[in-house]
Amino acid sequence: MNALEKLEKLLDREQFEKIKALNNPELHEFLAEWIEWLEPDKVFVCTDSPEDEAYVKWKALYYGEERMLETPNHTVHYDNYYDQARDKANTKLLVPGGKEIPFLNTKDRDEGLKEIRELMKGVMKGKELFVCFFALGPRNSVFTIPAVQLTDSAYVAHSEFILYRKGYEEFKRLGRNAKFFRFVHSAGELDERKTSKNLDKRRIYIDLLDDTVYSVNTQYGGNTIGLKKLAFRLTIQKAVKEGWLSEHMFLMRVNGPNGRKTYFTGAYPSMCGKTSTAMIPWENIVGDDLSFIVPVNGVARGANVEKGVFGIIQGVNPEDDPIIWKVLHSPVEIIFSNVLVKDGKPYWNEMGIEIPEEGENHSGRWWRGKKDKEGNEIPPSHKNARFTVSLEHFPNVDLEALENPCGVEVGGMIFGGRDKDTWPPVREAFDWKHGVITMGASLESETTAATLGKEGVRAFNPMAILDFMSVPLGEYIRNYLDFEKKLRKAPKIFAVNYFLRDENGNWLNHKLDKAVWLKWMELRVHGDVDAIETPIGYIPKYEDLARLFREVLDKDYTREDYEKQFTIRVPELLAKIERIETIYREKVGEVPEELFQVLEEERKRLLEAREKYGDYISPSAFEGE
Ligand SMILES: Nc1nc2c(ncn2[C@@H]2O[C@H](COP(=O)(O)OP(=O)(O)O)[C@@H](O)[C@H]2O)c(=O)[nH]1
Ligand SMILES: C=C(OP(=O)(O)O)C(=O)O
Ligand SMILES: [Mn+2]
Repeated sequence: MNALEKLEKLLDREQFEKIKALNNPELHEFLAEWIEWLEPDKVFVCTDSPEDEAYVKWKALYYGEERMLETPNHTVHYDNYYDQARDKANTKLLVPGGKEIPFLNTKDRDEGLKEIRELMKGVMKGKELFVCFFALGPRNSVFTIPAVQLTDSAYVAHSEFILYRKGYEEFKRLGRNAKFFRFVHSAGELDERKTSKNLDKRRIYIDLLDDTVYSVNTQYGGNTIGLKKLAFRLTIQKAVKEGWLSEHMFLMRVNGPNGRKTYFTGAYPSMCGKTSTAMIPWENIVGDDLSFIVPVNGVARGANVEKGVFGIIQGVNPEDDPIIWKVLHSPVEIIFSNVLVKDGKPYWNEMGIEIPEEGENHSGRWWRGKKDKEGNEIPPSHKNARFTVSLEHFPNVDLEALENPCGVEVGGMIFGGRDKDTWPPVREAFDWKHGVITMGASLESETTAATLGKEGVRAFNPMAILDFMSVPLGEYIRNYLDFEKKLRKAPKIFAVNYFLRDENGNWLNHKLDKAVWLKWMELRVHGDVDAIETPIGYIPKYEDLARLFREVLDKDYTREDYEKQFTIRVPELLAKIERIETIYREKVGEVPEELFQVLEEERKRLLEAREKYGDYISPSAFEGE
C-alpha cells in the first residue's frame, strides 16, 4: 500500500481530498507514517481558508485549552504550573553517534528517535490531530521555507495561525519540489485544567538530519510552537550551510531626518528587550523575534520569519508600552497565556493599575499570598506570561517591509543583553569583524524566567542565540565573519545595554531611553553625527544625546547621567575579555583565529587607556584624543 492509499484509509473523505491536492509524495509518506503512529481519533487538515482557521479556534475553546474573555476575540490559555518556560535540559539535538558538541545539548540520533517514538506511540488516542501548513518568511520569496505542523493542541495550531503566514497554497504551488520542515507535537495526557500532565516525560528532540522536530508532554509555546524556536534550530543549520544568517533578532524601521527609513535588526536573549525595542513609539516594527538576513546582490536584506508577536506581558503598562497596551485593550484576536483572570478580564504583574486580590491564574484558583509546593509566593501572573497577536493589528507595523518578498536593506545590527556593570548603554563597533567578535560573539546576559532554572546568573550567550544553536559555535562564527565578504557594504554593528545598575542596584536608565539610542544609531549609519573613539568602539558625544533626549523624549539629559552611564569600566571590561577568551579557547575549540586577535587588540587598547587614565574613565578623556 502506498502512502496515499494509507492516508485514504486514515482520513475522512473531505480531509483526504485536501491532502491529495498537494502533489508531494514525501509529504504523503510523512503524514501516513505519523498519523498511523499517533493514532488520533480524528484528523483535521487545515487549508488556508478562513473556515479552516475558524475551526481550529473553535476547537481550542471546545476542548477547553482556551477560554473566552470578556472582550470579543480575546481568549486565555494556561500551561501547567511547571511548564511555563523553555525546558533546556530536555531539548536535545539528535546527531549520529551522539557526538558531543561544546555548549550544545546533543543525543544519539537513533536512541533519541527511539525514545520519542515510544513516547508518542498512540499518544493521540481519544484526541483530534490538526495538520497545518505554514511558511517561514514572506511567501514565494528567497526567504520562504514551507513547514507542516502536526499537533493535538488546538491552542498550538491557533497560535501558529496568528504568528505565521499560511502555507497550504505554498505547498500546492511548490508541489513535489517543496523542501519542507516538519513538526510533530503532542501535549500528551491532560489534567482537569487541560494542561500537560506528564512533565517528567517532556521532550523536545530536534532531528537535524531530517529537518524534523518532535515535542511531547508540554504546551508552553517556546517548547511547542513548531515554527518559532523549534524551527529556529533547523534554520540556523540551513543558514550556516548556505551562507546567510538566521538570527534571534527583531527587525525594525528607525525613522531618520527628512523621512529617511533605516532598518535595524537586534539580537537580545529572551526577556531582554527585543519586543519592547521593536515596539517603541516613534519607530515602526517589522518583527520582534526572528529574522532571516540574506545577501542579495551585495546587500544584506532582512525579513521577519513570522507575522505575529508572542510577547512577554509582564511590565506592559500604558506609559512605557503605549502601543502594546492599546492593542491589548482592543477587540482584536489575542491569546493571553498564564495571566490572572477575574470576571473575564486579564491582569498581569506590573501593569500599572490595581490588580484583583484573587481570581484564576497559572496555578489554578489564586489569592494573594498563595504559595506553591516549594513554598514560594505565587505572583498574580507568571513572569513569562505572554500575549499572542498578529502584527497587522499594530498601528506601528511597517506592512510594506513585512510583506516585501525582497525584505529590506539592513542598515544596522544591534547586540545586547542583561549586563549590570560592564557595557555602556550604546556603542558602535569599529567595523564588521570588531562588532561580530567583541559584541556578538562576546555577548553575556543574566538568565531570565524565559527558561526553566535559576534567574539572574551571568551567562555566555553569543549572538543571544546559544539556547538555539545547532552547529558548532566556531562554524557559526566563521559564517558570520564570511558574511561580510558577500556584501558591498556591511551593516554597521552596535551593542546596547539597557540594564546597567548603580551600587544600590537601581537602573541607570529609563525604559524609554532606548528611543534615543536608536535615533543615535540611525544617524551613525549615515555618518550624520561624530562620535568618541574609545578602546571598545565609538560612543555618543554628550551634546548629541542631550539634543536627542530633548527632541525625542522632551527630557533633560544631564552630563552627570552621561558620565555615569558612559564611563569606560576598564576592570569589568578586561575581566569580560578574560572570560570570553577562556571560553573560546578552552571550551569551544575550533574557533577562527581572528577571534583571539581581535580580543587581544581590544585588551591592549584597554590596558593602554588604563595606564593613562585609570580604571574608570570618563568619556571626555577620549574626546580630546
Ligand atoms: N529595566 C529595563 N527593563 C526593560 C527594558 N526594556 C525591556 N525591559 C523588560 O524586559 C522584559 C522583557 O522584554 P521583552 O522586550 O519582552 O524581551 P524579549 O523576550 O527579548 O522580546 C520585560 O519585562 C520588559 O519590561 C529597559 O530598557 N529597562
Ligand atoms: C518565545 C521565546 O521568545 P522571546 O525571545 O521573546 O522570549 C522564547 O525564547 O521562548
Ligand atoms: Mn519577545
